[in-house]
Amino acid sequence: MHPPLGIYGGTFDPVHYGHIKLAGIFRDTFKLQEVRLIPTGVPPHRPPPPVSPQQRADWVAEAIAAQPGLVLDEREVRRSGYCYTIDTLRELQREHPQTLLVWLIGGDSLAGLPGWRDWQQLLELGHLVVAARPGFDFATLPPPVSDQLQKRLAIASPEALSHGKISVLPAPLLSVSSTALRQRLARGEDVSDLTPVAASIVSSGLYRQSSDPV
Ligand SMILES: Nc1ncnc2c1ncn2[C@@H]1O[C@H](COP(=O)(O)OP(=O)(O)OP(=O)(O)O)[C@@H](O)[C@H]1O
Ligand SMILES: O=C(O)c1ccc[n+]([C@@H]2O[C@H](COP(=O)([O-])O)[C@@H](O)[C@H]2O)c1
Repeated sequence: MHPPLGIYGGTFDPVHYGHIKLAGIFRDTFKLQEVRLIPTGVPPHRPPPPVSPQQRADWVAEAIAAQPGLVLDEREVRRSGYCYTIDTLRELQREHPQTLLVWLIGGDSLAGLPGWRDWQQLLELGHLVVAARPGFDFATLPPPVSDQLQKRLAIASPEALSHGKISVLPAPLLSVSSTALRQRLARGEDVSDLTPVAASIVSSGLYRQSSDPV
């Protein structure tokens, strides 16, 4: 087997320190040589962000430029139609047949997993790592998800990585969200404490008007 490959998909609308810190903790906890950040193109589960996939990906590239082992993967940016994680993981599996895929999501995403395409099959395609996002309570997981979590739970360590398992990252994470970032940008406030690419975002002029429901 080759070294395991870390996969971290997100809308990144836009990327923030919570994403970068989480990706680094993920890399270090599981001693991953490479973590691919995969910005979604057209998300199946939320309205398409007004900011283009390429622009969101460019900011991710800038944000991780100095971070060892974090790599941008633009496959979903180039995909036409909805971007389903099962397609992405299957594609990566075909490209790296000897490699265990270790994929990362936040606790809020885990709660919505039954709404994902082929979610039960997805759990078989690699080792899932869940980030205990601040404010998220695992006791609120819907029963089909908590059943899977109990059945598949493994400790968060490189030695425990295995197909079909799920680990929870215990590390403290940042409570920042893209929603909070967009809201502050719409109010014209400084966001340099929330994202490493504040200057690029502000100079683009994007997010000046809120697209979030009030
Ligand atoms: N601060 C954070 N701590 C832990 N996980 C996070 C954090 N921010 C985002 N995530 C997780 O990273 C993935 C991608 O997040 P996403 O790009 O949607 O950012 P977001 O901040 O949740 O955005 P939004 O506020 O627009 O929903 C999701 O699985 C999400 O749960
Ligand atoms: O495949 C699906 O059906 C699916 C449904 C919801 C979310 N996802 C993926 O989950 C990741 C996190 O989504 P989000 O909205 O929290 O940024 C991102 O890579 C999405 O493409 C995937």
